[in-house]
Amino acid sequence: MSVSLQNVNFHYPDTPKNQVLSIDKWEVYPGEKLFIYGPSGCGKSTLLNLISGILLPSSGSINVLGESLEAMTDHQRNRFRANNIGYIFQNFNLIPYLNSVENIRLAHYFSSKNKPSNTTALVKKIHNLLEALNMPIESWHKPINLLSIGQQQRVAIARALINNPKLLIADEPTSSLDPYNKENFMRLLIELCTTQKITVLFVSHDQQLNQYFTRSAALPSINKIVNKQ
Ligand SMILES: Nc1ncnc2c1ncn2[C@@H]1O[C@H](COP(=O)(O)OP(=O)(O)OP(=O)(O)O)[C@@H](O)[C@H]1O
Repeated sequence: MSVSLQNVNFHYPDTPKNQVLSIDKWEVYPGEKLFIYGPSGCGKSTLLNLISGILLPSSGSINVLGESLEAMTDHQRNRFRANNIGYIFQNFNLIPYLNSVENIRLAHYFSSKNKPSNTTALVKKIHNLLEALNMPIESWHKPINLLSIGQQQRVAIARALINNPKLLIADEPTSSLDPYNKENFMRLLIELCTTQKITVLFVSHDQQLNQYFTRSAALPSINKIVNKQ
């Protein structure tokens, strides 16, 4: 199983009365590409943050790629995430004054499974990824803040895939994209994840994106908490 949740309950520490998630059992199989949707405030980002170990459940257990997240120290969880999970954020979270290659190298640097790193091989791997994503060569060494949104999204995909993750998590990555860029982004992302057999958890409000996935799940249908927002 790629992801398995058992009796998971979650509330944010500062708001104990606002129970956000209560999930009895939920599983994602290796290689699945799962589309998760649901209304604003139903807990989609919270669920992704629990699965990536950024948050810990108030009770229950979360198992990712055969490892129990709650059995790890904070340090071990951070390492586990860097080594095994690729993350694409809504606004990409790239470092604006670094260029594409440098942004991707940084993600490589934070993964312990890559050391000692062979710089030539790494740069070649980054170039291969940027090429696979149809990133124009003249943009590779420009600071991120000089790239178009469409180019930034490609760098975000490359950064998420540089450590050969087994699991890719994407939280509303298409929300700022026009229809053309959205379609390109989805096509490239799904193509690369299929080739590399990466399990995908993808959250969006946009139900048209459902067509790219092997399964879809409405979060309210697996969560016992009825959100009042
Ligand atoms: N840091 C926080 N502290 C307290 N409550 C929070 C925090 N972050 C989110 N919440 C609450 O948790 C609930 C779920 O939020 P979450 O961001 O997971 O929803 P979402 O489905 O991703 O929403 P959206 O689609 O609008 O991004 C909401 O009631 C929200 O107000």
